Amino acid sequence: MSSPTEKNNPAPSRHRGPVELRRGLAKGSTADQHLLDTRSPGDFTSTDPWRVLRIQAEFVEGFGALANIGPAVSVFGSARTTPGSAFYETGVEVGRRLAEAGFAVITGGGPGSMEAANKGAVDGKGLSVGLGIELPFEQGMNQWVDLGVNFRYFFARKTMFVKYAQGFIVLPGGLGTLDELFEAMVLVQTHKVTSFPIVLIGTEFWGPMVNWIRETLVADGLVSAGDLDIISVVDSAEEAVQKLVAGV
Ligand SMILES: CC(C)=CCNc1ncnc2c1ncn2[C@@H]1O[C@H](COP(=O)(O)O)[C@@H](O)[C@H]1O
Repeated sequence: MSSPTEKNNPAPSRHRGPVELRRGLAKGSTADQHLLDTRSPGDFTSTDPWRVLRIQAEFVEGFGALANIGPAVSVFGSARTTPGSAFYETGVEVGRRLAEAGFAVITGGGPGSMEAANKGAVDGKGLSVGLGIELPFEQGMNQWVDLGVNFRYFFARKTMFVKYAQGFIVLPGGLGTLDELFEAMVLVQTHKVTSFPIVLIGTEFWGPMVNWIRETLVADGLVSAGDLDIISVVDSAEEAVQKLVAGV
């Protein structure tokens, strides 16, 4: 209940769009004043509402750039593999075989296995796509990306990997690769995406993780045994692309 004094003399209020501010919060300038006052500091670009617009712009630009790429496969894998290493060369073969099978190849646009898959896509005369991410240690898009889109936000970029791909191929990698793999698995597990193939290359590399999921997570009832069917593990680029094509 408001006191008689408050009724007669209500606390000053101010509207900022749908937000109403009272008492101490009502002080300050209007939105127009902020916008038009050239002397006000320019740090509004680091405010959350401004970020929302930037995030929105990332989705709009990503959707616009990728809408017409046709059938595509996202390839994930380590940023650290080097040319000549077995993992890198497998990445090149994956990209080439996907391109020859008619798929655009989408990667994170960075170095290592991403670069390898993009190179393979170019060798195979396919469309080579890179979804780059702005990082504190700037690397730039690898030289084999023909259609590149740069993102500030991992979550906007991750949406593109899923939205424009018919399946995923995952080469050995570190935290970034695991993050992308588990996100994909959860999206299939929770039926957020229509089931699509997720093929891991390297039984020696992925075997211990798969065993841990089976022997600990399934055994403890934390995931169901059927959830393991979401992924297939193979040992070569050829098998990976065959599995993927069979599964799409
Ligand atoms: C050498 C280095 C760390 C470069 C970072 N440059 C990057 N550029 C683009 N995507 C990246 C980068 N690092 C991680 N990622 C993302 O995370 C995955 C690789 O991370 P990781 O190396 O497995 O953990 C890639 O599939 C990619 O989508």
